Amino acid sequence: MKILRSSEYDAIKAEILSRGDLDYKDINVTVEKIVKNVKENGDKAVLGYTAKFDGAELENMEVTKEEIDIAWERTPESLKNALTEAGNSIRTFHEKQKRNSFMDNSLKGKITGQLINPIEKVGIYVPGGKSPYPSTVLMNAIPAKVAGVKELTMITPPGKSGEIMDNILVAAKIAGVDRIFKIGGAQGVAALAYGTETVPKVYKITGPGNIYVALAKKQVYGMVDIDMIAGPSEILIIADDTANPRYIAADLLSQAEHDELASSILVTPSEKLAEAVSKEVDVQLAKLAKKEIAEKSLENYGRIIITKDLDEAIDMANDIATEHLELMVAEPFLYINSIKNAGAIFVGENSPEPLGDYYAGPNHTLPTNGTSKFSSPLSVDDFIKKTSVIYYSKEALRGVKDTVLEISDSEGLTAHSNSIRIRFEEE
Ligand SMILES: NC(=O)c1ccc[n+]([C@@H]2O[C@H](COP(=O)([O-])OP(=O)(O)OC[C@H]3O[C@@H](n4cnc5c(N)ncnc54)[C@H](O)[C@@H]3O)[C@@H](O)[C@H]2O)c1
Ligand SMILES: N[C@H](CO)Cc1c[nH]c[nH+]1
Ligand SMILES: [Zn+2]
Repeated sequence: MKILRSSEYDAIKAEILSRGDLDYKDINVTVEKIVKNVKENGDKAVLGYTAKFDGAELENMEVTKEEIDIAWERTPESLKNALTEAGNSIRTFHEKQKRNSFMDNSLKGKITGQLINPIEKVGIYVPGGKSPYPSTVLMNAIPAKVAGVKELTMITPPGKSGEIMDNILVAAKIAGVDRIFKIGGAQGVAALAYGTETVPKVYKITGPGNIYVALAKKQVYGMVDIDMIAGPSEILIIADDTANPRYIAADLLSQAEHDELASSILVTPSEKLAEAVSKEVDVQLAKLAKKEIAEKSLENYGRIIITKDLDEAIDMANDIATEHLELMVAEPFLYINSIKNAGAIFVGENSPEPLGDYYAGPNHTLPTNGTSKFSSPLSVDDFIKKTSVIYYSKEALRGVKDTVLEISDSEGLTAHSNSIRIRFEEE
């Protein structure tokens, strides 16, 4: 891995943040055509694209109960148990995020309140191209069900034979997904946004995907809501000379193996650690199944930055605003409040990032590309909506009428003023 000094920080940051430029003109045009075709021609268009991009000639897009049962039977007990246990841990965490409706009647004759309702129909996208991600099924479907979503539709692209991987179907069953369709890419997103003869229209689409999926979500936003545009994975590790270079190398590689565009950064004031991690990365890289992807990713966006001290490392981390941040320093809890921008913080040497990807409980769908400066992990909040409630008695209205009229008159909106005045005309 390249070892750099903090004086080179600005250039490094520019490189890393340029990964987020969604200025893929040609792909945008392709996606626009796909979305329009699905909107106009429904199932016929979706089936055509599924044959073209996924190589699957489908007769039936919906996964049947029988297919789910077969997947369940074929899956080893150990994996079913692991997914169930992870699902319970994710559910327990997300249960704590639930919000309550409230009614405030503390002022005489006045009630103001907020009702919380689940979004009724939600679609989740589960990537199916490069790798199957059963963990992503759990991370999207469980908070939706905790929020109370009634119709939870999942889409995921099929393999050439028209099948969905068993582990995806098993995770969907564990998480309580209601319907599953074998469609993906921009055509899948468009089908969820507009509805087709077979695929039900939803009100919100969540879940990660490749550039076709991301641009399609951007295009249908407004027609439906979306969660976020989740870019390639990122990890940034802040470490001092007490940290174990083998652990750091392993954790950097855990995100590098996701994508050639993933970014893996170590910031440390320790030159000795920097050298040791760089060597260790080469040793561990050679043994990986996805060696080529990880190697390319580290070449592109893998960096070790030597800082003056830990404070400078923390300033850089806040400025980069990474998806995953690991604190591998002596007394890591002393520093968590200094971290202002990060999707998730992994504290200490025994809390590696993959623990959060699969099991710990917090969601693994996190803001990327510096967006943790203003946005948050996927949560139960993404699957609810709020409605305000206002009640005033006649006496309470009389008490505020002049104040309201002062404002409505100043806006020159006479119908607004009239709607208040009319209630006191006969007095
Ligand atoms: N942030 C997260 O939480 C998280 C979790 C899991 C996966 N991911 C990311 O999601 C992404 C998944 O991407 P993927 O490609 O493996 O799966 P995918 O399901 O997102 O994309 C596959 C689909 O892309 C479409 N497609 C491919 N080539 C096309 C072309 N030339 N024209 C039109 N459409 C085309 C096809 O419809 C295909 O079905 C990866 O980048 C992965 O890192 C992120
Ligand atoms: N680390 C990914 C999000 O950046 C999520 C994931 C799923 N499976 C493994 N990892
Ligand atoms: Zn991961």
